[in-house]
Amino acid sequence: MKRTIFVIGLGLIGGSLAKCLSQSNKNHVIGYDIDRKTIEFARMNGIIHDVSTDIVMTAKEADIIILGTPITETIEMMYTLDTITYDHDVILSDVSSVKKPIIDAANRLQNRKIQFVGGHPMAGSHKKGITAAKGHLFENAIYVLTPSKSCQSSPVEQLQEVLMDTKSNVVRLGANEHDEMTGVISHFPHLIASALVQQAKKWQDTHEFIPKLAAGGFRDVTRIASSSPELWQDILYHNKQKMIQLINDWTEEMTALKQMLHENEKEQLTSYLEQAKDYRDGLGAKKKGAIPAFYDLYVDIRDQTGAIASVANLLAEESVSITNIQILEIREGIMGALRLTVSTKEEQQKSYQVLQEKGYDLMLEE
Ligand SMILES: NC(=O)C1=CN([C@@H]2O[C@H](COP(=O)(O)OP(=O)(O)OC[C@H]3O[C@@H](n4cnc5c(N)ncnc54)[C@H](O)[C@@H]3O)[C@@H](O)[C@H]2O)C=CC1
Ligand SMILES: O=C(O)C(=O)Cc1ccc(O)cc1
Repeated sequence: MKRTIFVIGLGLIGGSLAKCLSQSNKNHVIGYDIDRKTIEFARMNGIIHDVSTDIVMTAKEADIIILGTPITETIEMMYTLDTITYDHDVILSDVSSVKKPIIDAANRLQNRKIQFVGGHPMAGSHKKGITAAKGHLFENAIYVLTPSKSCQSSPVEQLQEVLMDTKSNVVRLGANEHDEMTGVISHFPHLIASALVQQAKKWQDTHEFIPKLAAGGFRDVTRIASSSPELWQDILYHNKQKMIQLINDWTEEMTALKQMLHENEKEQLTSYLEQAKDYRDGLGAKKKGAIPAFYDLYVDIRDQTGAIASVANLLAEESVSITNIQILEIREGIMGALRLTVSTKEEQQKSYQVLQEKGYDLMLEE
């Protein structure tokens, strides 16, 4: 017997999960989204097996319901699903980036048939919507599970079994601990990235050349500022206590740095930068986590018509899928450099080999 999995909210994350789970013949995946175009896209592209026309009826049929909606809508949906009379136990899960408000809501659910296991796949992108969904999005990523207070162990194990198809690494965490850690490594960096962009934007009023000077470093640390503002407002709002605490810590850190500069504490500053470098280097090779796996390859090319197309064609012939391509403007006019991003180490190595054989000057980033 197939398990019926009902995915509500078929955007980047819900769509990616549905796409992955519908590929297994153990699952029958039914989808629902508030947006008609999203449902139509999911149906047309085989991301789901069936469309739900009635949330209550489909929820009653489901063995597992996964909420792929923004956090505020997820909490509302949990209360709606709580009012349904189920004739069998149902596992309810979500994908929200913040877990404490979700688990607080889950602990308030009255329905004894619902077994709530919070979920958070630590992979994503700055894109949104079903058109960006990928069946392999969660491969090698951490997938956090946060069971509610009354949840038994068997539903957690069942969900874990279902998630095996995603090829993610499932870990169990408490909601508070999860929010503290994701606050530090995901949510707060997002605030800082946006603040850095805002700072550059203000300086542009008096220094119009700023965007042209914004080279690799600035682009690297601010990439996530291009994510969906609605999604991130929702995440930051739901983790606001931790954000306020981290802003306070950050302010202290900046004050200490200001002091070092004022007092010309060269050694202290070098040691501060060294410690940061050691820790960053120690994070190791690019494992998939909150930061998705990106493998970069730098290709030196002279500024000439068709140069990008030639490189792209060579890689296309080898079935390498380029996830991002960037011209490094710092070198404009002297020597062009392309930064190509692929999503696997194998593709990175294949690209290196193919382009090297054609005489390109290359550099790999580990
Ligand atoms: N974007 C990312 O990189 C990651 C996001 N998440 C979490 O995943 C959840 C969804 O985020 P994304 O997929 O990025 O957003 P998205 O904007 O791509 O998708 C959200 C989907 O939910 C639908 N929706 C909204 N309200 C609804 C409702 N009341 N009923 C049914 N459908 C509704 C929207 O139409 C949309 O298709 C959020 O809770 C977020 O915290 C988790 C990991 C990574
Ligand atoms: O794009 C990135 O680097 C991310 O950090 C993606 C991401 C966004 C939200 C999450 O809850 C988890 C991962």
